[in-house]
Amino acid sequence: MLVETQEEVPQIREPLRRVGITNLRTVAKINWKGKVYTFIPVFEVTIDLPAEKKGIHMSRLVESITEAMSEAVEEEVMEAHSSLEELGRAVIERLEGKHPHRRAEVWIKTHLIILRETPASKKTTYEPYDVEVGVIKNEDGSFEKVLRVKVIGNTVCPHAMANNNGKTHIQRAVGELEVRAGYDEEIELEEMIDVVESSFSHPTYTLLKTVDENAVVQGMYRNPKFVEDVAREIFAKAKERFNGRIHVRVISNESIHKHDVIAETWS
Ligand SMILES: Nc1nc2c(ncn2[C@@H]2O[C@H](COP(=O)(O)OP(=O)(O)OP(=O)(O)O)[C@@H](O)[C@H]2O)c(=O)[nH]1
Ligand SMILES: [Fe+2]
Repeated sequence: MLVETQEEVPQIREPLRRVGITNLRTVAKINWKGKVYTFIPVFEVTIDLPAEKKGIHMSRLVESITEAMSEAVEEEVMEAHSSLEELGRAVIERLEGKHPHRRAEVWIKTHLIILRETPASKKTTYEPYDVEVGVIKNEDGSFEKVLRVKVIGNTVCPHAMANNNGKTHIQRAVGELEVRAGYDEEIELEEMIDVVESSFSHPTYTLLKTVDENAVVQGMYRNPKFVEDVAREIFAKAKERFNGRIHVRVISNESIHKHDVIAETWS
């Protein structure tokens, strides 16, 4: 007979807001706009724990993930979840019947590989973006979601350019955009990526033939930006397009310092 230690009363009766599993890697299939993609996401799943319970039944959170996965793998894959947030919600719905809780969160971190064209030779290039989707079931039973994208672009410094006859320092920069909204809001990770990528001096590419490299260099010199300019542009575009709480953070890996510069804002 197994002892259910988790059901005992703990010495310190403190409720805990988030208890669960994190850094869990697995495989997921998503039917994204009619095409099935296989992801290797990292999951974090948490529930709240009342003061009078010693622990949660951890394995039930893992079962909720594996069963939500099998929904997609066993049945016709086209029935796979049509978005990461839908997969997150399916995990919470599985958890409903498995483990009592009042509040639950599922966070899915993965990479999106988007097919792009190089700027001049128009060759196909596969561009990686870090994305994270959080699905939160609140105590009142309402669902909200948090979508995050991280994009690598570049910045050309307008200040050095103005003071050195057009010569300047150039660096890679990382733009992060987070939108926090009601679960049913239509928000596409791809569109969030485009908002960030179009706000740098120029996008970066995995594949660049010489003609493409020339196009990137000329394009970015035409578009010098401070880290502040990039953050403002992402924020303005995101406020216009997405109905949710916006958080923007841009870090430029300065080529003239041993440190980086940052610009951040939120609604
Ligand atoms: N609450 C809690 N569980 C832990 C901790 N460390 C390990 N465990 C987990 O304890 C789990 C086993 O307990 P349960 O999940 O309740 O498994 P079970 O009782 O066989 O399954 P159920 O019948 O569904 O409760 C393992 O999956 C361990 O990962 C911890 O610090 N806190
Ligand atoms: Fe248990």
